[in-house]
Amino acid sequence: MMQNIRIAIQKSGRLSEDSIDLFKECGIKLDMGKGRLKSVSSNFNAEFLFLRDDDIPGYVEDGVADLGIVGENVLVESAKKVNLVKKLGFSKCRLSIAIPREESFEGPQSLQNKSIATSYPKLLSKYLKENGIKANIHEISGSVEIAPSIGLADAVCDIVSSGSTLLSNGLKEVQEIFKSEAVLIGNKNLSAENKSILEKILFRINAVQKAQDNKYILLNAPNDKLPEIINIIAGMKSPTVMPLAVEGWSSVHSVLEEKAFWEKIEALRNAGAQGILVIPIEKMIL
Ligand SMILES: Nc1ncnc2c1ncn2[C@@H]1O[C@H](COP(=O)(O)OP(=O)(O)OP(=O)(O)O)[C@@H](O)[C@H]1O
Ligand SMILES: O=P(O)(O)OC[C@H]1O[C@H](OP(=O)(O)OP(=O)(O)O)[C@H](O)[C@@H]1O
Ligand SMILES: [Mg+2]
Repeated sequence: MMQNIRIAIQKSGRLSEDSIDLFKECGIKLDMGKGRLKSVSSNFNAEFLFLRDDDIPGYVEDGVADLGIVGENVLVESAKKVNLVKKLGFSKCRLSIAIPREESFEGPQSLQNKSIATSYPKLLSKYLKENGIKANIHEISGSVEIAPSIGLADAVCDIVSSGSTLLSNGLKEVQEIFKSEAVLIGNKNLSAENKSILEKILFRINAVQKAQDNKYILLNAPNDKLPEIINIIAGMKSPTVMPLAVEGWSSVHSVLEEKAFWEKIEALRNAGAQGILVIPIEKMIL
């Protein structure tokens, strides 16, 4: 019998839902019963551990878990020796320095001899060192944004996404020091068996991510406009072209990358395409 690969994901927080959804989209079932901290998949050689995110890099380094999902910020701050297997594209955020709204900032030197509250002392001291700044780092584990208003620190260094937490605490973002997203990490000494399970997982993640980055497109075009239209939407190999029941017209099917989407739609309309349908793709295997 094949062993199960052990995958650590965040129990509850900003990474949890997207981590669970990712495995579900990969067709890997995981039951998350209330209060359960471990779950064995019923259709894949995997066992899930639900943990605090800060503990995940350490567990993966020690081999208690084979794989894990964490924010890059937590991974780098932890300084644990694990492999960064794949960036996952969700939980995107940045680690930034923020100061009280009414104060001015003239670059890193404005932080000289100031006290800065953060949960990320390693990332912050690296930034300060690179900029030749001496500051007093005040480490706290949460609710960092409150620090200046209660006189605990002059500035903060914390996670920012929409910026609304800073805004509601009278702070402004003045310097981004690190960009982060969720990453899949792996133990450095995976067994051959676990390596082959990881390959299967990566194959599925790639198919899911590719599908999310692309759309299926169908359109009608007059035959004399086909060369121009085909040129705009090359697709995976080349578009499928089928005659319509009405003389002189064809139906063109292809795959479009999400990031160039609207430009291509405009170009297609200008080239004479009509009845354009755009459909999400569930999985995409190249
Ligand atoms: N506002 C946000 N938007 C997007 N991603 C975020 C945001 N806040 C945090 N993250 C990312 O999600 C990760 C987990 O954030 P969360 O706030 O759930 O952590 P936590 O409170 O430390 O959780 P835990 O209880 O597991 O220790 C962060 O390390 C960061 O990578
Ligand atoms: O820029 P924003 O969109 O406001 O997001 C930033 C906030 O999100 C995170 O906290 P979270 O809400 O996850 O709560 P936590 O402090 O309990 O982890 C982070 O620690 C910031 O406080
Ligand atoms: Mg945490």
